[in-house]
Amino acid sequence: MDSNISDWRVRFRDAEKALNGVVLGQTRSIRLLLISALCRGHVLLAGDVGTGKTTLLRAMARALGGPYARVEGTVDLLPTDLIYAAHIAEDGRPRIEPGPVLEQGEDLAVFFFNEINRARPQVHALLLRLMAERSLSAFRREFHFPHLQVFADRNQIERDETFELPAAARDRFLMEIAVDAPAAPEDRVALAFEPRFHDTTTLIASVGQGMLRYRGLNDLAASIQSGIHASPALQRYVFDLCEALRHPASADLVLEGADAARLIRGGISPRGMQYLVRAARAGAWIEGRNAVLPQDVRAVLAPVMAHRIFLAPAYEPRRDALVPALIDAAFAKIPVPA
Ligand SMILES: Nc1ncnc2c1ncn2[C@@H]1O[C@H](COP(=O)(O)OP(=O)(O)OP(=O)(O)O)[C@@H](O)[C@H]1O
Repeated sequence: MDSNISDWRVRFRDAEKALNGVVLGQTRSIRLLLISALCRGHVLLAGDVGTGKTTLLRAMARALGGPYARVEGTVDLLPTDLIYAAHIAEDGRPRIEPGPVLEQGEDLAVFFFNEINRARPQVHALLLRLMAERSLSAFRREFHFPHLQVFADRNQIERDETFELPAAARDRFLMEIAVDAPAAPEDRVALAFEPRFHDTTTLIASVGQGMLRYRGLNDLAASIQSGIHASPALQRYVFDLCEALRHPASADLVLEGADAARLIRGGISPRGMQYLVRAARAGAWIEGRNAVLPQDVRAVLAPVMAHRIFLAPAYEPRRDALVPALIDAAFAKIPVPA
């Protein structure tokens, strides 16, 4: 790793402190977002309404710096709305302007998709290509977005007129992070009574613009992935955990109210395992270590893997309880290497 690596770590720690100063009670989500930036991965935040998801993503986009575009998911949004907008100009002639994905040019650093589950599958398909390839075809040419991170949010309350993301699109997200209201009563009281939490734009202005220098992150990510060591015992631990999630009955996992042999339909793809290892390495780096420990894997396993586990149809309605129970059972069963 290059000599600037300790400067980078200071920058990440400062950003973490700044983000925790403006978004209360979300320490874990903030750490996970920073890990996602270090992995160059896309993130979906899911949770109740008004828990600070938009505030957190806007604050993170500010810390990253760089061009930022945002779109609101609605049922009538078309894929082409992301690419261009047509209107009649003052001279009465039709004009085509670039849409949100293109208006900032190829330096686009953050594309924020608000309420992604309100958009239709055709829009999800376009987003899937953008996430997977960081490129787009429009106006008879290819656009490339080497620094792009997609942030999306979804509220879990609304079910009417919403469209579940297809499995392939969900698999492209490095993490799906659950954001609940802050647990500590003092944080909830502060959010209600301190006026600074009522105005998001002013609130996030205290996060230094560009403190994470988005243009340097691809190189930093590559050095972390090649420089952070994973011992053979750790590799075995990751493999055994993933196998237990794929084949819970073979790993002798016992789950209350579910037949372990029939629970799983699919998921835990090789891409999922790659993402798990990337995230664990990034977490170890933030902690100042040069080797991955089991705790680094455990800290990211649920946000990286839970949305990639597909249950048999009979169990899908209970996934909110069953998937965490499955992950806990795997943690309890698979021996942690010394
Ligand atoms: N944990 C938090 N820290 C700081 N501000 C918060 C927090 N939770 C909520 N707020 C404040 O509450 C308001 C609503 O937050 P925000 O819009 O970020 O929620 P949301 O989860 O994106 O909501 P929705 O799902 O409806 O889009 C904002 O003014 C925001 O500053």
